[in-house]
Amino acid sequence: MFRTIRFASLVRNFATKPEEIGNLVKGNKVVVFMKGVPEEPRCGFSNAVVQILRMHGVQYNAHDVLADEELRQGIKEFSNWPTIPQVYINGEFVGGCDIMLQMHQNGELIEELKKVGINSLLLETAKEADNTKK
Ligand SMILES: N[C@@H](CCC(=O)N[C@@H](CS)C(=O)NCC(=O)O)C(=O)O
Ligand code: FES
Repeated sequence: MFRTIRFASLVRNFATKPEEIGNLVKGNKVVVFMKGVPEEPRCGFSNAVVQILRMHGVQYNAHDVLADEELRQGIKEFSNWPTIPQVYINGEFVGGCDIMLQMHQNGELIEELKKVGINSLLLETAKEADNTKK
């Protein structure tokens, strides 16, 4: 019985090491931890992030947490964020689906991408919309 409990707690604590995740998040300017792959997301929340990044024409690295249970646990501990998807820009945690959607809607995403040298495809559209306001 005792042994079973100890074993269970070991399994629960199995997570990809912070050093390894640190390398993953620095693997590209934009890095996404998601369920499924960009070509075939396996959850609506991950799909939403993929669609947003597609609209902005962003290239990114994607990691499928459903293919790696230790990464699924490790990334949550690393970012101190309990859910998937998770988006990193320039090695820094930005947020999940809700935050990305909000940043997409209020124009912040274009700005954050610009800071790291990525010109969003929606940049021109945003400028045109701004000009018509003036
Ligand atoms: N409100 C969240 C939605 C994401 C979410 O709730 N994800 C859940 C269901 S996919 C999750 O990751 N649960 C933990 C897990 O599946 O490991 C966001 O803004 O990203
Ligand atoms: S896998 Fe069910 S909500 Fe994401």
